Amino acid sequence: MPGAEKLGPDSLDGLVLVSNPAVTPDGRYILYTAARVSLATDSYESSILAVKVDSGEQIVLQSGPRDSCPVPSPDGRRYVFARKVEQRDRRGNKLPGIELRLASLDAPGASQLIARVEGIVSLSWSPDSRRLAAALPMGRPDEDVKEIETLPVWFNGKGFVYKTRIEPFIIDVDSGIMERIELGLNWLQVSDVAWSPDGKKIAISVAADMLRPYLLDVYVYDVENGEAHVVAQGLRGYGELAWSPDSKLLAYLGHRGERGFSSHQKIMLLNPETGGLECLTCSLDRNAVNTVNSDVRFRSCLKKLQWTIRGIYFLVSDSGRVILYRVQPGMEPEPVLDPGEAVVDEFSASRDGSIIAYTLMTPVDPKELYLYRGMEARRLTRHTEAWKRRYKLAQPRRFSFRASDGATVEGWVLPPPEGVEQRGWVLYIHGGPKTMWGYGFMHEFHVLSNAGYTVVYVNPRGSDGYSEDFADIRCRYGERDYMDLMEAVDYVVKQLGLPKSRAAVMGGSYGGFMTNWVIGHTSFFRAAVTMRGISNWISMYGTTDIGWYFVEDQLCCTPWRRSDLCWEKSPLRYADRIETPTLIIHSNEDYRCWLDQALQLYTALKLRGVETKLAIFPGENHDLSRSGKPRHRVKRLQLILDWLNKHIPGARNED
Ligand SMILES: CC(=O)N[C@@H](C)C(=O)N[C@@H](C)C(=O)O
Repeated sequence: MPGAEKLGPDSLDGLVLVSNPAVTPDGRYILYTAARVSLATDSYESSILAVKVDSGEQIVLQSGPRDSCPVPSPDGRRYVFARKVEQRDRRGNKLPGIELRLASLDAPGASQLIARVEGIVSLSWSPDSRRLAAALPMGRPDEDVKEIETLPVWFNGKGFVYKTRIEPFIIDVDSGIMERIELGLNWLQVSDVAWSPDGKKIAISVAADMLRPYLLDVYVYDVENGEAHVVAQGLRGYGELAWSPDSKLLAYLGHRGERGFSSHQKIMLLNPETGGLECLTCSLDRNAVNTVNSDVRFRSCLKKLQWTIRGIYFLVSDSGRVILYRVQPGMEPEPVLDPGEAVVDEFSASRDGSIIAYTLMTPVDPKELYLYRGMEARRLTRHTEAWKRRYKLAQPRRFSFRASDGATVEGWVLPPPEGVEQRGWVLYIHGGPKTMWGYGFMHEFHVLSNAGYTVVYVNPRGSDGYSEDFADIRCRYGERDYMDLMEAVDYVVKQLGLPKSRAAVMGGSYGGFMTNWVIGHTSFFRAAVTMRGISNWISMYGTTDIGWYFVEDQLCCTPWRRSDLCWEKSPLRYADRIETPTLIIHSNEDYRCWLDQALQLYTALKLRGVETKLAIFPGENHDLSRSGKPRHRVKRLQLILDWLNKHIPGARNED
């Protein structure tokens, strides 16, 4: 019977993650990646497929199992893609390895090696389809003792990066010959490269100040004479670039740091001749990127903004939804594709903007590929249909309430599916804090709901999807954000009737920080699960890969300047008040929130006699719940259910 199976932790097996829709510039084909989660091989088996836009015919271009990220050439005849390969140094240490390969759309399967690289940060074809501009990480750590004289030292998922410079190159795709673009910088981390439509220039955004790597400069490199000059300095944000169709102007995705790391990403118009900079999306007061949380994504290498003859396309996070927008210089931004209660997760537009390929998800539909043409949206793939038919998925309900300071706060409730008795409920706090819950698919939520737990997820102050002011909780962590969450708890108990003695709290990263904070400030919850969390801002400083400046920017302190503030805002400071049984889940290669964050909390709880358990996942990083080894993901979910079931036992009675 369809929908009869319980969606348990191992339901991850066989789920297909559709990603990276890339339309050929002529609009004839849409290339994409399909990655099947396999518990048997404990991997994501990824292949590259294409759909012919006119006939809908599906073609397997590369059958994998480790191929992804197709980037079609401007002439629409070829594409490059990434093949993950295993590399080891002489001591047997694992090294990141990617083969950049070239293939023809007419010859499925055949491909030619262009280069072996350690990663690909950005690629941009030359308009004649013969060369690529590329930003590539160069330089490996010492094999034995690490002798470090630079910053940053490490990065989540990559390991040691202290010798890594991300440099710009031009690659001849037929011969594989790579030529470095010289910018004359000693230290550099390129974030994006963009080849101009007239073929004459390559725009490069680059961090050049090792001690302030969040500052980006934009260079324009003259392909003919090999000279580069700076056209903008000291910008911030993602730093993605797109040329106007006439090759005169640049669109820049980022900001000027108006609210530090709480600033919205904006589309800025940059005139490389005059250095003039104009914000095209400030009137929106929304983040011009997709920040919705989901655990069914596979890596993507699409540009976040694209300039076609119809304007500059980009995604906007808005109240849990993600909408495709467009803006033209001198005009107001306008929504092009508003999916309603859904998320346009990634997109790619043909050269004339008449065809848009995108992936779409909803809270009950994992991602599939769609086509938007002539004001009509059409679904092109059904990779997840058979998987979905096996299970019963409940539909979440949105709610909003007026917080005690008058602001409107939004949240959702995902009950158990029909026929499953409610055992209790979970307040699930997202990370960031500048991300949002909303209409993204969360496999983990359905696992909880199928086990009888209603999932309550709220966007408190600090979240994305609203105004820049709403997202800005700098120097005030644990204040208004905490109040919003606890007021939401009050609302769901009083207005939605959730049983007050059957609640648990959980969250990851900033959500782990907030879980730790919550249990240090209230004993309302029967159980807590804190994951990849933060317990001590003093030891977070200088260890996290998101930069020492993150703590200073968000908490307004360093260990030697206002350390009292760092400590006041550290959950560990309140460990003597914690009574809630707490499961701590952490990865031993989490370079974002180091293992010490978990260990310090675990030790404190153990010494104080609070029931606790620490689960350390070997070989995993900060992204365990989203892209960890499938068997580890299943184990993690099982540990969470076991903890909840132990502390919220039996059927509901009181309340
Ligand atoms: C900016 C950032 O990465 N902050 C982390 C502490 C965090 O909360 N990350 C979130 C996005 C997560 O879920 O891992």
